[in-house]
Amino acid sequence: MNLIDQRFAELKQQQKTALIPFISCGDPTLDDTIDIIKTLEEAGADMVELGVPYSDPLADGPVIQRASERALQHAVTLKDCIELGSRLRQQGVKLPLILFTYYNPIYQFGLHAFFELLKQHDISGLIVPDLPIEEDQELRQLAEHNNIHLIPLVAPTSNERVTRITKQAKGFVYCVSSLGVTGERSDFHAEIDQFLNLVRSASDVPIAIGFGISSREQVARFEQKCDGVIVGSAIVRTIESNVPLLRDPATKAEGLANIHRFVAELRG
Ligand SMILES: O=P(O)(O)OC[C@@H](O)[C@@H](O)c1c[nH]c2ccccc12
Repeated sequence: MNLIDQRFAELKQQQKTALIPFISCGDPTLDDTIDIIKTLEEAGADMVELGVPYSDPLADGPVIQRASERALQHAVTLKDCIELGSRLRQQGVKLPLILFTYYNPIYQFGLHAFFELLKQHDISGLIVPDLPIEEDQELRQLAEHNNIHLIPLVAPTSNERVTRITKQAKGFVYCVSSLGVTGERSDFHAEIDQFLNLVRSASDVPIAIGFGISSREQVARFEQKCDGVIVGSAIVRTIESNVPLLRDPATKAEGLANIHRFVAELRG
């Protein structure tokens, strides 16, 4: 069984919603990423999106772009990000791991080699935000063949495509709360609740919401309606403000404790 399904099944029994942080791998260094993910797990995260830093990230807001830039200063590669999987397992991290990458790095790497590596390093899920359903057949087939869940994104503007996208979903459906780029915000799409109802009725797998969620109140609002809540920029910004502490061995523990506090608060 795929670890993502297993975790959602456990959470359902406990009547809990998954908290799914997104982080940029290698921000500020790959070693820090390992310590940060251990911290996320301890603070109550249920799975994690491993963002692959990319130089041309169309849908990323400023916070995630800056994180990518910090990581790319020491040339973090797609391979480094995937290999984090085994390094995390060696450290005892049990969280299901979801790789988040734009399509071009996968294409450059070669699809078959890419899936081999994902399997080798215990990655359970994959999100490719710039690959539309009309063009994802090859990737989808390889993912299914390797028991890696290709998690689709649906937006309030997907309209008649919602059913088609949702029907094919594996792992969970990623519902985008609002339009534009990632980043914290105070308002969501006006018809967000109707949209979530629509996805819920069309979906056989859990549904999760992300984009702009940054506070305990917002997480709580969506816990009522969704099986998972994704938080990216708010956590990445917390990491950013602790970079000076993380960089100094004497204060690293304090930086990690600050990240722990924020994530535990989101978990509630
Ligand atoms: O940062 P936010 O607003 O919390 O949104 C989630 C998010 O960071 C992550 O899932 C993500 C990062 N880049 C993206 C691009 C498209 C869709 C989603 C994403």
